[in-house]
Amino acid sequence: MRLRDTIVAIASPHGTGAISVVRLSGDEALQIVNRFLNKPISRPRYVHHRELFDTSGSLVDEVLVVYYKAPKSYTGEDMVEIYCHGGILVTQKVLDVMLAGGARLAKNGEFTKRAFLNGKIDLVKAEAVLQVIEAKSEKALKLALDNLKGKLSEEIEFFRRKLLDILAKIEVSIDYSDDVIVDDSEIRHDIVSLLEMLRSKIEMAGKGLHLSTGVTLAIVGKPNTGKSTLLNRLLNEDRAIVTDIPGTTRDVIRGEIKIGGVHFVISDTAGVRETEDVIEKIGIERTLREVQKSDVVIFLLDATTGFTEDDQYIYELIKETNHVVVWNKVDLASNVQRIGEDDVLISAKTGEGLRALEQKLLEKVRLIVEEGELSHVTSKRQLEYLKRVYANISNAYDQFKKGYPFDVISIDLRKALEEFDELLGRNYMEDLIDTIFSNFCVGK
Ligand SMILES: Nc1nc2c(c(=O)[nH]1)N(C=O)[C@@H](CNc1ccc(C(=O)N[C@@H](CCC(=O)O)C(=O)O)cc1)CN2
Ligand SMILES: Nc1nc2c(ncn2[C@@H]2O[C@H](COP(=O)(O)OP(=O)(O)OP(=O)(O)O)[C@@H](O)[C@H]2O)c(=O)[nH]1
Ligand SMILES: [K+]
Ligand SMILES: [Mg+2]
Repeated sequence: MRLRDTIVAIASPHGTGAISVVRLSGDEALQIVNRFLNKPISRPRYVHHRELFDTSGSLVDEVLVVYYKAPKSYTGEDMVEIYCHGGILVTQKVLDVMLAGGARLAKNGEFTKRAFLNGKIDLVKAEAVLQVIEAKSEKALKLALDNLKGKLSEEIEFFRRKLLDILAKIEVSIDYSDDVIVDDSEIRHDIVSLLEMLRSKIEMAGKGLHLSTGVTLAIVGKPNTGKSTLLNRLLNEDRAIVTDIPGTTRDVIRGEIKIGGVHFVISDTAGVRETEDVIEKIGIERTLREVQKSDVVIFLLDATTGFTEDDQYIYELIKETNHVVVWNKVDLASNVQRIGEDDVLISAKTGEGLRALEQKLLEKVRLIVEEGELSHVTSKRQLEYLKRVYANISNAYDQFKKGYPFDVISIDLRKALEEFDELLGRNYMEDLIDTIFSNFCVGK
């Protein structure tokens, strides 16, 4: 067994609570903790009631302590968890005692990294741990928990198996080309069907990512239509500056809310119009970029002005996007020229029509959300690897169609196999692993 230093961290949220958890992992975890208890513990997976003292023998706290004996622990190493009272000072003292006893402060995600390095979880599951913690909607949480149980890992394993079968058939025909007659049409069929499965996975995956990150919504319109007022109304908060001066908002302003269980990331943008103002111009460029990035766009019109030339200009820019046409300020006027059949009428000021708008938004993102649920791809990294796998197999298939020899074709298929392994973290590179785990909080 490898001897690694013993790490320690506060595993519970920082701040005052009823109980805090301080945990240690490593060969010396038990020995370090026992030094400071009124009576040492040794029985694994048992809750011990103890007193904990500091290096000078003063009582720090009355605690509960659990020992997890390697390899039956979260990290696969010897671990100890200390449950102390949840005060900031008490918790910090417990941590300090462990540091004084020889443990080292854990880095972000180091416990989970060790679980991965010790083969307790694969990389996709490690990502799922982070996503369980960060889940902002019921659906994102469910996906993350599914993946923690191995849902996506199993699917990847299934695709990988199919690829292995194809490679095996090809290798056999390379090695025993004199004795074995390979059925080209069978290999062709296998490759095509694998490519098809991967393609549909990748297509859905693009949508699945929105579940983890939230659905993005941009509010755009000419100056003074009430975009910032609407943002504030949706967030129920005074986030953006509202004035009656056109061109008030210059930068993109974001806020997050949940509508009907769906997590939205909303951006209020600079009003779009022809302008010579340099700063405003930059703001408008940012608006347009925001439109490109968004899953759904609110095109906000002003019922006091009607549909103007500026509106026409903006409409040309957004009409191909997934958008909702919204007429604002209906409390003041009803100069509404419906553009489509489902224009929504609201007053951001009084709140009239807001429920209908929320329903319309949910309708517009339903596909994204539903298909996303099916995919279980929850990170850009996972999607990136699936795309690379697809590209390699697709190359191999092109060569196959051109009648290249099998030993050439197998090169790209092997590359795809390696991509699968990296996706699961089998062939991991140190840098990649560090990037993934550094997103965790200390103690995880
Ligand atoms: N107190 C506490 N609660 C926690 C955790 C923890 O580390 N400590 N977890 C941490 O994130 C999560 C639970 N995940 C865990 C996963 C595996 C093992 C574990 O001991 N696995 C052993 C034994 C399996 C068994 O016998 O059931 C193993 O895999 O060998 C513990 C917690 C959430 N709640
Ligand atoms: N009566 C009424 N006034 C509104 C409504 N919505 C916004 N306003 C007013 O319209 C003016 C402009 O509102 P903003 O929210 O700043 O408009 P904006 O689209 O963000 O403007 P820019 O950032 O300058 O592009 C303010 O005086 C608001 O109080 C509404 O529904 N009814
Ligand atoms: K304004
Ligand atoms: Mg504004």
